[in-house]
Amino acid sequence: MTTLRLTQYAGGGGCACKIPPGELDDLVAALACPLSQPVDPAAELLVGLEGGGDDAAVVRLDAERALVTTADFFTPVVDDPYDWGRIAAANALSDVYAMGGTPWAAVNLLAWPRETLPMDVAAEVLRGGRDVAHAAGCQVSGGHSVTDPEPKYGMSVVGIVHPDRMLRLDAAEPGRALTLTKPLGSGVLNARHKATGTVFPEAVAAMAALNGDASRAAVAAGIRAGTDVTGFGLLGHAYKLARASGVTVAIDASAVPFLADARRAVADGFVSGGTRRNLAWVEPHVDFGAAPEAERLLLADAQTSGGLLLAGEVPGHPVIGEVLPRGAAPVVVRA
Ligand SMILES: Nc1ncnc2c1ncn2[C@@H]1O[C@H](COP(=O)(O)OP(=O)(O)OP(=O)(O)O)[C@@H](O)[C@H]1O
Ligand SMILES: [Mg+2]
Repeated sequence: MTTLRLTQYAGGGGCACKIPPGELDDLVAALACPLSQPVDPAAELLVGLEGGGDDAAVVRLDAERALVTTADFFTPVVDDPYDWGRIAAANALSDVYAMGGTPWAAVNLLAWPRETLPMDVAAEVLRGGRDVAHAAGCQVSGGHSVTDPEPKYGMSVVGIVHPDRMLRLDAAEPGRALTLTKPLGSGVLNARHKATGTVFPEAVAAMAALNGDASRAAVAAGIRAGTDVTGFGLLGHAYKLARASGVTVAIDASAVPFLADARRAVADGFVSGGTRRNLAWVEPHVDFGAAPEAERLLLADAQTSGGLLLAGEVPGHPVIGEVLPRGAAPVVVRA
């Protein structure tokens, strides 16, 4: 089982296989339903697709509780099936945390090439997902499985959030510090892993880590705006936050934490197509100053199961910039 290279069964890997941000914007814009026109008056939509959507949809249950719903699945990001399962589950649960919510129950989403990959490898993937969901206090109550030439795994997750204590994309206020709760670089290290088989344990640990503690700390600190940094990279998600909130997000490049070996991976050319598409999409909205190409690519690197980007300070996590009134560019990178 350990000699199987799961990443070789997929074109892209992890969150780098997402549909590019500009194309996704266009796709979902047509679906958006104004919050003022609920499909059912009983189901008050607090967060939907308006303005390009948020990390998850939120529907009110009552004055103190709202339902958070999200789904995420992707191709193998690492060769080890148990680790892939853990990473995919942490990533799926993350969108509930990115709304300030608590995951409640999840169902598995599995696509498997049963002709070419043994089912006991799939069982390892699911075991990894279950273990991480249980660590989050979340039930895995079922799922859905289909055959597919490319393996894919993830979860649909339901969570609960207090309607007045959400972490929204459109609530960032000027004057707030900007915090990032996981180091960047998983995209370039995953690209190197896919190409060479080299395992980066620090990257695996970061991707499999839950964003639960950071989310609870942020909500407790009074923070009400944030998102998770995934396939569109730090710059892409910072731009979405700036766009939705009508602010400028300033990033101090020297304060941004990186996984060990990430800079070397970029220098050695391990950059995914997703990262290059991210940079091309976000470039017109970013004032890069004198930042060199390698720095731009690192800041746009397509993350898998990245950390939370929060408009406010969270003890124990680095401040990487600040929220400013909207200036000439929605995102500014400072040296
Ligand atoms: N096929 C789709 N139909 C309807 N809405 C979609 C579809 N795909 C994406 N969306 C919506 O588009 C918005 C952005 O999606 P995206 O997947 O980038 O967010 P995300 O779930 O936070 O990403 P990540 O899981 O990488 O953190 C979300 O509001 C999401 O619900
Ligand atoms: Mg998200």
